Amino acid sequence: MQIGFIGVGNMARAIIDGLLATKAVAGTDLHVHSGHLEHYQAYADKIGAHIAPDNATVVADSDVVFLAVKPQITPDVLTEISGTFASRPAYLVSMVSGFDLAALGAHLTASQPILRIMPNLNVAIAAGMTAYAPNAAASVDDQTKAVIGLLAQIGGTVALPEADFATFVGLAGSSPAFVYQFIDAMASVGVKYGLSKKVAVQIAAQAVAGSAQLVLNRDASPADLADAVASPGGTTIRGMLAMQAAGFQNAVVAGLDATIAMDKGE
Ligand SMILES: NC(=O)C1=CN([C@@H]2O[C@H](COP(=O)(O)OP(=O)(O)OC[C@H]3O[C@@H](n4cnc5c(N)ncnc54)[C@H](OP(=O)(O)O)[C@@H]3O)[C@@H](O)[C@H]2O)C=CC1
Ligand SMILES: O=C(O)[C@@H]1CCC=N1
Repeated sequence: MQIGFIGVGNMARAIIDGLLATKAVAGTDLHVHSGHLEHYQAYADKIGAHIAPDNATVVADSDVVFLAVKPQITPDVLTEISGTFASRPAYLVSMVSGFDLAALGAHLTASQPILRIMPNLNVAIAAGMTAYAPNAAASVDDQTKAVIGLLAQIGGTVALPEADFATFVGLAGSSPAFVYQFIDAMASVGVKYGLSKKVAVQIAAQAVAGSAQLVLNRDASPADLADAVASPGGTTIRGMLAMQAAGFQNAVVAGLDATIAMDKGE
């Protein structure tokens, strides 16, 4: 399968890195084009991808095309590639946030298969979480199974109605940044008490990674696991109550609410 990427920024590279690391694809199967050659030439050369002279050539040379550009320029890019899509059977996968199947399809023919996805950055190490929704043409297309199979190699996947994509952005698309912020805040406290930043980040990140893994591995709720950590009269419950008093839950809810509202265009 020849795979194209229009836009070779943070998210495209995370998907490519994950697919290459799991050997799901070879670099020579990739066809890429992005905004400025000087921003992605070294990366494309390193992975052995074909650099296409323009976005339409990516479509012409690929069986599956990932659209990985910012929402603001998506209409222009779709206009640029719509003619090539109309003339050959390439499959479109869009990760553009806030851009639904109807908005994507408005630029393409009715028979164009489109899979809307919302991945997160952790696909780079095959630990991502990706939501997907096919349009009518894609739901009867064998390529859909193949593409979902590729995505499953770089993390968890979930079929979601488009109406739930904004919620997913809060919980998974954007949330790695929230977790990094949390890890950085924890590490700052390590520095406050004399650890080097590097050691503090390592300790905090491993604690967060292990805690998430335990939630996934055990048939117990996060609240039950917190109870298992918090000894009566101990250090943990004192810290948990102080965090709650300082507005921990309110901060998390406000952050996700703001993310979800923006993705909904509110
Ligand atoms: N980052 C994330 O964690 C996630 C991002 N997304 C979505 O993925 C999409 C890409 O985001 P992200 O990778 O973070 O953004 P980046 O800014 O890192 O990447 C966007 C890429 O698009 C390129 N580009 C600009 N103009 C054109 C053009 N006319 N034709 C082709 N490529 C062009 C840019 O090139 P140059 O810089 O050289 O101009 C850049 O490489 C967005 O729609 C975002 O909502 C979804 C889930 C998670
Ligand atoms: O910040 C953004 O707009 C994108 C969407 C999900 C993650 N990054």
